[in-house]
Amino acid sequence: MSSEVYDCIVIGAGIQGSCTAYQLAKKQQKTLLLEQFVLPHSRGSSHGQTRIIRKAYEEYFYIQMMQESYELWAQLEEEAGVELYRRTGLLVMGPENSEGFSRLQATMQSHKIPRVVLEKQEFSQHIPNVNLPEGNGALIDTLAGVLYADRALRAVQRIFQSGGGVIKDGEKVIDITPGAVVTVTTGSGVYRGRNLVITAGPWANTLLTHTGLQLPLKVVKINVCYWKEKIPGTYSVSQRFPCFIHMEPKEGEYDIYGLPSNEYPGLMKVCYHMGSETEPDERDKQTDRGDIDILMRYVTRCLPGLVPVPAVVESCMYTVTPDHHFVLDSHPTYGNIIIGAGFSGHGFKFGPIIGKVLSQLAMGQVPSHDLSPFGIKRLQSHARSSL
Ligand SMILES: Cc1cc2nc3c(=O)[nH]c(=O)nc-3n(C[C@H](O)[C@H](O)[C@H](O)COP(=O)(O)OP(=O)(O)OC[C@H]3O[C@@H](n4cnc5c(N)ncnc54)[C@H](O)[C@@H]3O)c2cc1C
Ligand SMILES: O=C(O)[C@@H]1CCCC=N1
Repeated sequence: MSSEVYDCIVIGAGIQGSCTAYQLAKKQQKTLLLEQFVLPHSRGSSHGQTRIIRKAYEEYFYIQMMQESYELWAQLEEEAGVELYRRTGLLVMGPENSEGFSRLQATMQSHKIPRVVLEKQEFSQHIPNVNLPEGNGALIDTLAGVLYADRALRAVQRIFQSGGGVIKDGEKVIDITPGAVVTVTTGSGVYRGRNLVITAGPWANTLLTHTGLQLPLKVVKINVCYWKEKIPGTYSVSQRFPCFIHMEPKEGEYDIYGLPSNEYPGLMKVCYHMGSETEPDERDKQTDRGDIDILMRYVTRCLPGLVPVPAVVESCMYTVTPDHHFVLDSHPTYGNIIIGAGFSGHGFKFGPIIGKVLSQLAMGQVPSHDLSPFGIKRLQSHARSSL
């Protein structure tokens, strides 16, 4: 064991751990970022070329965090000298009388989030090649767009390292011994830190076992589907086609979302916002295609310019909490262990602000955002938590 004691050790170099490590290094904290796989990898939740960024949320606390997150993404772009965000706008559709769509509209209106409400008669003129189902409304979050995810992850890690941070990849953490100085054992070394941040994505509970805590997290495999345009370019970013979210297009089903064709020319990404439960180490043993069936019916109905069979299917994972809100909190027993988990399939856009608040918690500072919606205590009543 080295005699070196880090100010902070961060476990997990996905977007949340990488952004946290970056923020810590920026504040002169001697920081070690540990990652089980050799970087870059496609085994967690942060890989892939694109993610949606938006302020269109039903809950004001997310909108507040996004106000700062947009600023931090812009700073990061500047520091990295690469484009990370492309504004496309986000089309939000949903049953007019549904609770979710009504709440989203009301929140955006009362907080004056830049948006355009599309009336039915003008919908197809603004958004050609999309069939808006009867009884559905539509609006555009005008500042929303695409984040270049892989590029962003690489950029944050690079800046962290150039600011003195240390990344050790290909080092799986196999043990954690809590204490005033936390000891972290990997397959090839033993490290010590005054603080520890666990941002292990789908493996959060595996690591938390070593601290006597289990959270009610469900890990699901997402089939990331790309669909061929019948006429290339119909839904492309260069034709100014927006990202979209269709809230609960069928009662009892989850949202469907899409991004304009861009990363794979001629192919548009359209996904179902839920998947089937999986073990993170055996992701590809999960072969359920129920979500793809739902998507095929949706594409046939609403996106007539796409061939209704996916041309490419990639894999990713969500780590879902019962209320779909994040976990951003200190460990209930060990105050110097900080947890960022359960990003429930919508955490990427918040990466920079999550990095900031987790770094504040790790440094014993008062976080600059109200983290009460993200506390561990709220999960106490759920069967899978052992608190
Ligand atoms: C298909 C898909 C589409 C999405 N779309 C959007 C979107 O449009 N907009 C949006 O904002 N969000 C979106 N998300 C969600 C977002 O990507 C995730 O919330 C985010 O990437 C989670 O990051 P993370 O750092 O928590 O997890 P991860 O990226 O999984 O990182 C955790 C890391 O911890 C490492 N690790 C685990 N255990 C150990 C160990 N024992 N030792 C060392 N390292 C370990 C893992 O290998 C991994 O690299 C999407 C997610 C998916 C899957
Ligand atoms: O977070 C996002 O914006 C996307 C789209 C909606 C569902 C999940 N991820």
